Amino acid sequence: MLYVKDLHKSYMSGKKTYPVLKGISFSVAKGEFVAVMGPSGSGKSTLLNCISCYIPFEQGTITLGGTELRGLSENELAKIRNEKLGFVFQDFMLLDGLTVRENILVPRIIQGNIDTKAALLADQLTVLFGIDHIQNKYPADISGGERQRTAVARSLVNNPLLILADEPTGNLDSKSSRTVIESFENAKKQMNATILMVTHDSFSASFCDRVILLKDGIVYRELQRLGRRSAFHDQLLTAIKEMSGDEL
Ligand SMILES: Nc1ncnc2c1ncn2[C@@H]1O[C@H](COP(=O)(O)OP(=O)(O)OP(=O)(O)O)[C@@H](O)[C@H]1O
Repeated sequence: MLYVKDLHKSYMSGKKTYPVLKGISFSVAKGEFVAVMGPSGSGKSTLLNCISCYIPFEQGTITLGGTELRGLSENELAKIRNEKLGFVFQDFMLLDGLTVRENILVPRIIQGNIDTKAALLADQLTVLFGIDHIQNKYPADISGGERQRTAVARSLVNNPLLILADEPTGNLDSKSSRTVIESFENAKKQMNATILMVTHDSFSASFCDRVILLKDGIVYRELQRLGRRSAFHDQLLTAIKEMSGDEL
């Protein structure tokens, strides 16, 4: 569903070029929940921004649902962002003047496409994520976990091919983090949603099917969850420790 092949991305500072992504390749299958982890500066956000069509890259290919992103016009990229991708950010990015239900429907409002089907899906999403009782409240009057679950519902209301989540639990306590990660799990199980999540939190990552470890702009290792979450968490902690140890 998502194929990233030999991706290279550098930033310029004055006349100097700083390579950040140095040939990243991986894929994400339909219905997979995948985390990207790695030390600060390893290129996680840069990778997500390339897949989001927000920044250009010099070399390699990104193919989303059969469409290669390289070479598309700004209009075509904007269409992909609006119709094929769903976004969840660390700081929720909800509109304060809209209710929970209205926030969930924002992508449809942007498309000018609010029909009974969209309204029904919004209702189903509020039930699925346990926020139906607060759907008429405003973001200021609900908890952080409820805000992020609203954002997860919003990311799904267009039935996107892929949800990109950048540190979705970064501003939450562990209890709220768990409810947000469980909402991704529910989206995967109930709607066959495909999720790529950048996180620093190994506990959140342990709920995923697979974790991609980035280091210095390359894929250091990929770990597949085969059994219990707690065992996968231990496996992740060991791999992260080994990755840090390699630096010494
Ligand atoms: N717009 C930019 N211009 C120049 N350099 C940048 C830009 N954005 C990021 N960088 C640099 O690229 C490197 C990778 O940054 P990136 O934000 O992708 O890392 P990250 O793994 O997401 O880090 P963190 O975990 O701290 O968020 C860093 O050294 C950063 O300073």
